[in-house]
Amino acid sequence: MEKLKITGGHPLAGEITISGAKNAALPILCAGLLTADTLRLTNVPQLRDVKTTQKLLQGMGVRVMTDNVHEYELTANAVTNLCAPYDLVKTMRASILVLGPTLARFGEAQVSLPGGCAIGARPVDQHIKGLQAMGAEIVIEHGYVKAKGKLKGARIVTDMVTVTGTENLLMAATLAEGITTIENAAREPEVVDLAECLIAMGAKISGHGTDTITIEGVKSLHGATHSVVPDRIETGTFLCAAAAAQGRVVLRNTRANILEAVLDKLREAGAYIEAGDNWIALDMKQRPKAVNVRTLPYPAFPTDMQAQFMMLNTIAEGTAVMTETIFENRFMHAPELARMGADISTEGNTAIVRGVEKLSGATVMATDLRASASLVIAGLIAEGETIVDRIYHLDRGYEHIEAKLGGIGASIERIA
Ligand SMILES: CC(=O)N[C@H]1[C@@H](OP(=O)(O)OP(=O)(O)OC[C@H]2O[C@@H](n3ccc(=O)[nH]c3=O)[C@H](O)[C@@H]2O)O[C@H](CO)[C@@H](O)[C@@H]1O
Ligand SMILES: C=C(OP(=O)(O)O)C(=O)O
Repeated sequence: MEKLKITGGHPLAGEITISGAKNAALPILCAGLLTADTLRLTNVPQLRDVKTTQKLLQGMGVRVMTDNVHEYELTANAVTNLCAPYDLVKTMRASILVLGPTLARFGEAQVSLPGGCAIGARPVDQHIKGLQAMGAEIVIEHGYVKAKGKLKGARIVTDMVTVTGTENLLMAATLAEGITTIENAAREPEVVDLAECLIAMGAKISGHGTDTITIEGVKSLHGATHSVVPDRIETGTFLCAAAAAQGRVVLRNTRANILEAVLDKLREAGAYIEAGDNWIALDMKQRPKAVNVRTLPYPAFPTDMQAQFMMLNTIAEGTAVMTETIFENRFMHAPELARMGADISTEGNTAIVRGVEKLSGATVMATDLRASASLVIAGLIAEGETIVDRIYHLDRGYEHIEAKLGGIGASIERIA
């Protein structure tokens, strides 16, 4: 199993180009199922989850052409299989995103239930309830969601803000007969990016980016070209790395207006941040100050940045209170950070992080994607050598992380 070997203490300075967002690319690739024409995508990140989605779509009969760098062409004109099998869904929960578009276009779909993962139970009841409100007949049988029926527009109010839930219902509604409103909709930039791609494909959508999205169903969608929005979580991760190392970075191909809550917290921690149309620069000249964090749906502070900020707080001046309100088990990095010398106590969904002067390198185990990222950052600033084990989690969501960090001065290599 591959690991990352990191030697801490190297100054971090330089430029990194940010990739397209995993969480936008995945639903947008699934949107290719909504039309028989070709959907052309650029700025698609090279990630394990993208490859899994490619495999899933190809298994359904979608023709996928790619330059194996950042461009994809999807043509779903010969879909023969309306099923997302357990083998693929178990490696990537986002596979549930084929449910809405497949059902809407073909009147039938079967998707293995994703089940939970390390960070929480993660049910998909809201996806199912929303599709039922649109007239789908759904049964859960042998671990699969089996859905059929012709979809009709409906008023849907989700019980909580759900990102992939909103995306599944949004895609389904584009081909439903009549008008659908999704209330309590997710406002994440990735939902907006999906809506913009769907509009380019001929969908009639308004209100994306607010908590009420209105969709007027159309008979069919057509081909389009779309560039995936930059990854705000990758952006935030590298900003945290530079802040922790008291370094200076310029991140290209990214946008400040999709991660304002994160930038505000970095400023509060003492970082100097400047931004232009497609770049963000961070300069940190001092030991970070502890910052309290409470995770909430967008535009508030994202749960996908909680682990990286916990790492920052471990070496900050002062004590931080961190509250995770989205997932019930998202502090698994805390005991691993503690093995590197961090002082963290957790109770329920709250963590108290007392800043220490320094961390020391250790062998640590990644448990999920963002936990892995926090351990990598910890390794960059710790004294001595850190080995991060189980980095397959990292490869799900960070494109060439060791090359990108190596490019700004980190000593980091992949070992067997
Ligand atoms: C591929 C993708 O985009 N993943 C992101 C997406 O995950 P994902 O879309 O799975 O997360 P949700 O927004 O759906 O989850 C939010 C909360 O709602 C609960 N819930 C959700 C749906 C449902 O039917 N029932 C239910 O109870 C979840 O358990 C969780 O407590 O948003 C999360 C929250 O920003 C991010 O951490 C993930 O990176
Ligand atoms: C939790 C995440 O992803 P997923 O929903 O794909 O598990 C994440 O990107 O941090």
